[in-house]
Amino acid sequence: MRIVTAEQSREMDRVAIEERKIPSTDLMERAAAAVADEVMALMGDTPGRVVCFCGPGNNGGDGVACARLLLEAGFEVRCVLVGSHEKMTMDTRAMEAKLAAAGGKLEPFQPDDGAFAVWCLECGAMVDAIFGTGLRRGVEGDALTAIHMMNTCDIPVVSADMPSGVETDTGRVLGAAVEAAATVTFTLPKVGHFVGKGGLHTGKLVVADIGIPADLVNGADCPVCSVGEGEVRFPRRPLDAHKGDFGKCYILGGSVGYSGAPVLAAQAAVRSGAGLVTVGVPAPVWPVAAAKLEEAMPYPLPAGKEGQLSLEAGEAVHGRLDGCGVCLIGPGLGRGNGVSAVVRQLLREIHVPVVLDADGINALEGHIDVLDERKGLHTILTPHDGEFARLGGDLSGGDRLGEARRFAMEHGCCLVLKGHGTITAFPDGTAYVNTTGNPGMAKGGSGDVLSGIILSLLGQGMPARQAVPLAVWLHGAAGDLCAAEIGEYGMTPSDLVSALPRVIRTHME
Ligand SMILES: NC(=O)C1=CN([C@@H]2O[C@H](COP(=O)(O)OP(=O)(O)OC[C@H]3O[C@@H](n4cnc5c(N)ncnc54)[C@H](O)[C@@H]3O)[C@@H](O)[C@H]2O)[C@H](O)CC1
Ligand SMILES: [K+]
Repeated sequence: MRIVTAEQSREMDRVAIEERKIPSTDLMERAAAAVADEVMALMGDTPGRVVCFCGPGNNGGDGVACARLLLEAGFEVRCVLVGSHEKMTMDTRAMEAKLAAAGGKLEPFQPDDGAFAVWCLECGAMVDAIFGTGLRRGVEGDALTAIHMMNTCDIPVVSADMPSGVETDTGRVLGAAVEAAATVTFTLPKVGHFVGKGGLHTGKLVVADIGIPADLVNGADCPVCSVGEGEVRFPRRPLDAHKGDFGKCYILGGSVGYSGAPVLAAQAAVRSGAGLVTVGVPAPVWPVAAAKLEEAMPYPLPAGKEGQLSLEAGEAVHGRLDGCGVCLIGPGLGRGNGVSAVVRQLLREIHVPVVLDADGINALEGHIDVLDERKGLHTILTPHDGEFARLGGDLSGGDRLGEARRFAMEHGCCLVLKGHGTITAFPDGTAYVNTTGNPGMAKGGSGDVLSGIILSLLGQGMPARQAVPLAVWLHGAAGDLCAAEIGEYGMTPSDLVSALPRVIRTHME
């Protein structure tokens, strides 16, 4: 699904209103109806008590119109203005008049009104229409109070367009933000619904069609998107296929104490459909890998006394790597100087696509030039925040998407910045935001599984632009299946591997 920025949303709005002559209040009424529908669904279509917190902008207008619709549907509604009446937009004033005509009232929000606070405690739901795509700066004053009130009442909140306090284009929380049970956005989702803290505040995301003409929606240039359910494809295999048709993959990883990482990566690669997977591990780790791996082919490499690859390993890698079409370097490799030097030398010598994870990424610390020398060759990095920071990534500003895209463009690589709402950024500035996954995946080994899936789909011939976002999606979808069947506490990365075939089968063409 394509994802738009605040500016793109405003531009679609403007063209629809000014050029296609669609009345802005029609758009607002449809937006309000979508929010009201979600409130009614939340309350089981049983009229009850609802409070609407409305800002002075058009987001507030959505809320005032929603209050009227709920009133007309038999709900007991109070609608409060959080902000100055003078700053109300024309459309929001029009909605205030319609609310009054329906017997309702837009009253000023009184933070110290205890009776109002008590009244709210009996609500079945709350509507958050304080800020939408127009949020410009940190939330303060009455808006801050209202947000805290919604977050502490233990009553489900339905946010209009954005959870108030979440910055549309980055997902940053500006001071404080509503923790929505559901967010009803309009036309297309926004970055802030998935990325950064915004992904934690959005709740269930509903994307409502409010009548923006399809050509405007489809014409929007969206450099950022998510892998939509309908876009997940695993083509059926030709009847006369053989194992060589589905990729010859190479994994370099493992060290004493970290023998499981390359094993998980290899198992994930096989379970995602790779035909042949060779695994180079330091000699002391080889018996463990050989005992655990049946389909993949582990073999021993020269190792130093600390159980990590030695400098001589580089030559031995080429012996088996040269016949492979794609390579993963890093799972469990360790960070000894010798290992990192071997990794950097291999990166200079290998000309097939390389997936770099964990200690493969750490080998670039202070040597980012090695990555830059691979511009034009496919290099896919899969760091978590700490590894990204060691590469020079700066997440201090909170703009994960912007920073991931900057890094990918600057270094000519594909960057998978893992976390809630994992971002896959490409050298041309386009990016995907992932919408699958859950906290049950926050366990050692989960990243090894992801790197194995990416390796596998690349090895099977999928272009990186398709393979990497799809692998991230598949990894999260397998995690969601495990969470549903086993629970977030007990699920393991090995369970993720076992779940992969069932998720893939569900999406076979
Ligand atoms: N895009 C569409 O198709 C439609 C969108 N609608 C809704 O309109 C809002 C956007 O409305 P806008 O008036 O531009 O801004 P907001 O209402 O989001 O912002 C409120 C207002 O508040 C001021 N402001 C910004 N930050 C702060 C702050 N921290 N403290 C105080 N005040 C602040 C700023 O000046 C804004 O004007 C969109 O989200 C939709 O909900 C249409 O209703 C339907 C079609
Ligand atoms: K809102």
